[in-house]
Amino acid sequence: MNSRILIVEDESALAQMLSMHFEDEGHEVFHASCLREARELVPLHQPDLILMDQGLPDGKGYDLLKELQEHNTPATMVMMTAEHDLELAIAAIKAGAFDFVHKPIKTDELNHTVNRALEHQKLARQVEVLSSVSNEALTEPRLLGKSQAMLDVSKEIALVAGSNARVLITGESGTGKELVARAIHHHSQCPGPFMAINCAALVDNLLESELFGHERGAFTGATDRKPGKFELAENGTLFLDEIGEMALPLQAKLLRVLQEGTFERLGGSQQLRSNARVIAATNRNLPNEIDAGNFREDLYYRLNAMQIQLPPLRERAEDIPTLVEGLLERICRSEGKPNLTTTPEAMALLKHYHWPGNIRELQNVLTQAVIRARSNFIGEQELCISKDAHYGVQSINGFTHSDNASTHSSNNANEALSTLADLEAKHIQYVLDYTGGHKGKSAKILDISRPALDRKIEKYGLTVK
Ligand SMILES: Nc1ncnc2c1ncn2[C@@H]1O[C@H](COP(=O)(O)OP(=O)(O)OP(=O)(O)O)[C@@H](O)[C@H]1O
Repeated sequence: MNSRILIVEDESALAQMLSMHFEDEGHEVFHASCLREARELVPLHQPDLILMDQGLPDGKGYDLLKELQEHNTPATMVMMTAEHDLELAIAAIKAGAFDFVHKPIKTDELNHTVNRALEHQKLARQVEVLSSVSNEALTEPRLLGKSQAMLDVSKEIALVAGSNARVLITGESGTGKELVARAIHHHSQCPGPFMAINCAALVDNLLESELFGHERGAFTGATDRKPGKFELAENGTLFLDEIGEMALPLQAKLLRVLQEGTFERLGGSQQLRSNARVIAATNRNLPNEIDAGNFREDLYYRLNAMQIQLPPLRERAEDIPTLVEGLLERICRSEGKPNLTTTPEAMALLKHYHWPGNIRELQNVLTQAVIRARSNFIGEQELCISKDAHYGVQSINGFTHSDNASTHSSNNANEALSTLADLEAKHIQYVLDYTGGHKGKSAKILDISRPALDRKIEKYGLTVK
């Protein structure tokens, strides 16, 4: 694969010879004849490799090396040093140079060093991508279910995995939209990574920077250049969860990438291209959001080339035994416990509960049950479903809640006379439990911002499952 190489050399004959040599090798070559030019060209062309002379008209190559290292410039650097200057060669390696080549330059030595440096660069890039892929992606959970609805979903996954079309996955929170997106990516066998981003979890400008990346100094605190998910998901899949929460200005920017395949990093002017396949998900009714002026119609049609709709768990109760079995196996393994099974009474309870938080809620209930269990069986008493929740809300955002108790009708005088702060803490904890610890969803229900929710969680010492 050809790379971008920057040669920082003031001797024009040598610079020309090196440029021709690397161009012949199929690389893209840029040339700077002094430090000032190099400082301009690095952010502009983002070279993979910088081949740098020491003595330049406006300073030392070694100083630029240190400067670029301090700013975490991702390029690999090779110094060109005079044969006798071993001290400098050692100092350069200590300061982060990959290697050095002695002048006068011998082609064999140069090729050997540059090829190793480029290989190193490629590996460093792969590590960067892998470290941004969550652990969950590496231990991919399997999609479980035997109902006709899930068989239909499996067929649709197989169908869309074979194409490169964009997919919109719809369904209530916790129905497995991200898992389906991962399954599409897995079966599509595209060589790049799967990158996920939750559009509800970040404030607008942070989301923009996560998606498109930013240049150093693009905003306060942007001390380094950072690639965005569109770059990191090269040849792979970018999963945009909760797309319905994206602000309109950002929707316009997203539309441009989907239409033209190009974007710029925040604070940058260089046009970058993205070939990442976009899969989006939402638990909102996007046509209604379009009518309400909250979502761009053109973006909806761009995202919705294919649609997969996930049914809520309560509409496929026949999947519950399979899910319970599979999830218990996974949870017991991760908790280091022997395989547990449910009693028939516990299974009946699980089958009849209406699961407003869908499979995420089922998973949370089973995890708690596994932790509580003192035998090889999980009974009704281990199942902490809201039947016995003490803080009651009849309906949250249209979901009906089965709990009949209410704080204000409580017989417990202390509870009825609790402080506003106590009530606030309890209510936030209740909403966090209700959403299965989903902070974006909780903040929405509570009608507060995500940072405000974080502050309150810390203030009251609340638990996020
Ligand atoms: N069919 C399934 N089989 C096994 N596990 C599942 C299934 N569906 C969902 N899960 C598990 O339930 C949890 C929630 O799933 P996921 O995050 O994919 O839901 P979601 O619809 O994307 O939720 P949200 O809208 O809140 O982001 C995950 O841990 C996932 O592994």
